[in-house]
Amino acid sequence: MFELARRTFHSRLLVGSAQYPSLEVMRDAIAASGTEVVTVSLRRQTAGGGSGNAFWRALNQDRLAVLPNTAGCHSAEEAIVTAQMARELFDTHWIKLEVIGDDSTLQPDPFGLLEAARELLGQGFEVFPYCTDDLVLCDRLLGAGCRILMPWGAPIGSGLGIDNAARLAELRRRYPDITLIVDAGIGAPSHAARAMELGCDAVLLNSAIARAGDPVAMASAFKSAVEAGRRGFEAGLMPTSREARPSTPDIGKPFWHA
Ligand SMILES: CC(=O)[C@@H](O)[C@H](O)COP(=O)(O)O
Repeated sequence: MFELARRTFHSRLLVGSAQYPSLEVMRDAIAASGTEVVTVSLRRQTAGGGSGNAFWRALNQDRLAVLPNTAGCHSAEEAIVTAQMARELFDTHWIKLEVIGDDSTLQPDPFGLLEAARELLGQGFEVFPYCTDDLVLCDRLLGAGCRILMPWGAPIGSGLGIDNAARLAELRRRYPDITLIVDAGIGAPSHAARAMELGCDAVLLNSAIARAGDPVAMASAFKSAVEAGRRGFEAGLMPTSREARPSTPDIGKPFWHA
């Protein structure tokens, strides 16, 4: 069981709803992933508009929690207005807060993010901030009242995986009680397993499933990887060392004499 913003879920995999080759593939991939939380961009997918009705039917909202996001926003003001509209349209106070600061890396703007987070927390939102792994920024976001951190593993859509394992581990060590979700940059199931082995509570990804050769099969692979990574973390990974240590220390001695 996994507690997220005072709600209980079984799956630790959160999935995006963009870039799928078709709505049918999106629906089947989301089902195969086992996810219970799907993030939706207000700016790309307004409820009831354009392909909206078919989109919402495909999403199966009875089973899924919708996490609206402010993808595409480049300032605190823009993100705040987008979040307010999302609250009206989707009837949820959850918001995945994205304020992009650099267009080539899609790196979040830490200053705009913090400003928007403060304002939205004051307005009663549950803020899921898409951030870098910068310790000072994360500390400020928590100080502002965030209870969830969503640091990237690598730039959005890059598929590079966990480029910052030491810093994610440090965030986990410093803040054992906050909800830590790796958001962005995951390219392969092994990357998701790695994030979970580091002690992250969950993983959010989109491109690696939507842009896979077979998104439905890939979604199922990610489901298994997240579960395996979590089980590995809970089992307690062995300490690592640069020095070899024989796995059979006393070769030649029968084990009952060891
Ligand atoms: C869908 C969404 O919210 C993305 O902005 C998110 O950050 C996932 O990134 P990837 O596409 O790299 O998985």
